[in-house]
Amino acid sequence: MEQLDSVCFDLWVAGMETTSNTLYWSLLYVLLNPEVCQKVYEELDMKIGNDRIITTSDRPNLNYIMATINESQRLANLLPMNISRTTACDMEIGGYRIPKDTVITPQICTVLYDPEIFPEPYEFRPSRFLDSLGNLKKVEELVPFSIGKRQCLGEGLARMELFLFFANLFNKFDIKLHADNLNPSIEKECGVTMKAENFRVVMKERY
Ligand code: HEM
Repeated sequence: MEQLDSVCFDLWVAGMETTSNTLYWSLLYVLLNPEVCQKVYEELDMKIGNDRIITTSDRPNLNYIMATINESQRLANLLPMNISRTTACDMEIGGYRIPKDTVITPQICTVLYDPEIFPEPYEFRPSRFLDSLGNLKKVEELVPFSIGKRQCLGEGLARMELFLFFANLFNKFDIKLHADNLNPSIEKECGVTMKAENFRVVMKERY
């Protein structure tokens, strides 16, 4: 019972703040980029066209939205300091000798913000995840969930949640920044995950 309790707690902690903060960032980035916002609504109008609930079966038809979520995850860089590891034996990587028992903290942002992979990395540009026909590109370097044996256990769930919340939120509501904060900050508050500062929005039902 104690173990079950710990597992539930771990999943709650690892899965709640991460997903909700990413959603918050995606909303902020989209609202600060009106041309992206317009394309999100255009895709919804063209591919959905009413206020029905969007489900995972709509995912293959909503490439621009998927690209926008990918770009939000890339730019938000939610867990800049990944979980630390210890080397199990002496090793050499890229000419550097690393002794056994060295604590290593991989930084995901070195990949997510690499200008050779993602040109102008600090720009919010969902189109970098689309090919010339508007199909979603598989970009291996998009690694917000890390990689390897201990990569995020909740990736599938998180990706599903992000898609469902994002797509349904924008489909149901016309969302705008509130007049009180037309230019909200994109500064990051550093905690376990990177948090956006609070901002207000106005939401109107679309249908
Ligand atoms: C946008 C949402 C999320 C992001 C960006 C994220 C990211 C990460 C990252 C970077 C790691 C560390 C991987 C490593 O050590 O190399 C991790 C681990 C983990 N995540 Fe997530 N995560 C998210 C959502 C979730 C959800 C929804 C759950 C479960 C309900 C979850 C459960 C876990 C668990 C259990 C681990 C530890 C895995 C292990 O050590 O074997 N995460 N996550």
